[in-house]
Amino acid sequence: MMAASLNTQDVSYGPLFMSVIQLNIFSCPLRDVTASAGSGCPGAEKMSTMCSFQSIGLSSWLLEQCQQLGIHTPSPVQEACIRPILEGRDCMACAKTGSGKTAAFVLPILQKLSEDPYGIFCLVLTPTRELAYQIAEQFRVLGKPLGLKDCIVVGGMNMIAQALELSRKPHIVVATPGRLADHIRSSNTFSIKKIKFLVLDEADRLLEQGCTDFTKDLEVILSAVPAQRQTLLFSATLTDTLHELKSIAMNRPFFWESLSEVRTVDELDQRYILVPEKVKDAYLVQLIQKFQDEHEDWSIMIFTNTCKNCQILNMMLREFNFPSIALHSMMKQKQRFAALSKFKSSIFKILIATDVASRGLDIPTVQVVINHNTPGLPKIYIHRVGRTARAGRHGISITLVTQYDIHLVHAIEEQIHTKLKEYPLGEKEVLKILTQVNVTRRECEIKLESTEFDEKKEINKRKQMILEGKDPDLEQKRKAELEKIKAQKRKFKDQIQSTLQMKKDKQLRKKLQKKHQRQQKLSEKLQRK
Ligand SMILES: Nc1ncnc2c1ncn2[C@@H]1O[C@H](COP(=O)(O)OP(=O)(O)OP(=O)(O)O)[C@@H](O)[C@H]1O
Repeated sequence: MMAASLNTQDVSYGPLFMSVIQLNIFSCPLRDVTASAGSGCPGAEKMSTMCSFQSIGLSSWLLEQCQQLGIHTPSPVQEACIRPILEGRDCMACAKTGSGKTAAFVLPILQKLSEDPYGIFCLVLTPTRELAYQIAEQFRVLGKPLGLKDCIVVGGMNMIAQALELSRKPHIVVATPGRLADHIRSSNTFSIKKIKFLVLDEADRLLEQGCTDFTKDLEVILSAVPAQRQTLLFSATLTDTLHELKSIAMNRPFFWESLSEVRTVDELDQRYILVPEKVKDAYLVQLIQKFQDEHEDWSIMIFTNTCKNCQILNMMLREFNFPSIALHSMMKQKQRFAALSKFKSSIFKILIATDVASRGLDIPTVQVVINHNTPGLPKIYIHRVGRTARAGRHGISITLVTQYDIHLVHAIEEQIHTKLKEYPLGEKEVLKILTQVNVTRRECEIKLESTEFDEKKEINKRKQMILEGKDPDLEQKRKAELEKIKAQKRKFKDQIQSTLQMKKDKQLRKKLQKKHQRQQKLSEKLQRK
């Protein structure tokens, strides 16, 4: 039974809708298109359907490109969205992880580009740098016959080189919002005034006001793109957004979401292990040992909550001679790319990452996802476990759940409409290595402290700002000022509310007084009679 008492309202999409409305994402009137759902068969997210790419309007040169990549039949999201996009419609699509959303927008954009090639034709925004490179690669591979020119604009990389590339009018620009907004603010050597397509991949992440808030940067970008364009929004976790937008939008865009109630793929075996907090690392080591003993060619992704934890776990696993590598936002960008590419090419079989790697990354060799911490939000869980069991492959996810996380698991189960099953792992084996694991972890923590990891975090932040042409002190001031303004706004709002309340109370009192007077008069009359 799912916990009825759980309040899934925690997963609030409120600010996201505000962003959509405030930023006017769909700049031109949303087309009057009826919402569509799935491919007709419930739960259909698998790669094979009866439909062909030809029948949905793709040119033969693109079919050949798909064939070369082993893509023979459209997945449901591709089947549903490619034609409307080719017809010039705006599109919002919500389909499960690993279901081919990238090709669902790359293919029709390439076809349109081939009919009228110019630069800059399309702008794709995505929340992480690694994902930007992955998307650009898909454009490059599928668009090879066009001699496609693309440009990747992400933070942590050389800004001047990017500016030069942008000025050469690439056909496709794939960017993270922060860095692109910086270019727009600081340079007039390129223009996105004539783009035909604006794509927001992982759209809910881009629009939500989370720890990395893209709203300000999106405002800058959206004011630089033309009103006449096609806007495409994709994510595996748009469902709730879709429902609300359907009721909010006056002229509805083309919506698509799968009919499947379960929000994770069938091929994913979802497990949990209930562990006491203090024994968590020993369970992790034992789990990895088990997978390593049983499967030679498996890759494992481990997700954890902080950069520091990521670093410590990596050091610890290496002490146990596991082939692991870390990926988190405190690493230099070049190290991040190197770590990912070594993991992709199986030089390292284990990737320990923060949520910087939880969305979009497509690494077919990943068979196991381990959640070292239980994700606080169901949608984070959906994206993390979606790194395995992609494109019809099988995979397993194991979430380590402590006594404090049980309510989070219930919230996840309620959202994904499926129950996690317990994963059996011999407790005896775990107890045997417990002391050794805990001592090793402590040693790693001490080692890390001596490298002044926390101080580096602060320095890295400042360095990053300088690289992005920002003044760290000024930024700090700006942040403080923003906070002040927000606080003032809150105060102002409170004042208005209490004034309104006072007015209401006054009116109510007056009403009651009048009523009382009327009643008195009436009783006096009656007495006189
Ligand atoms: N029609 C298809 N048939 C077979 N494989 C496909 C098809 N379309 C895409 N793929 C492959 O499926 C894999 C997953 O695709 P993609 O990365 O686009 O998934 P996604 O839906 O964007 O997932 P996520 O939500 O995690 O970002 C890729 O390796 C891609 O090459």
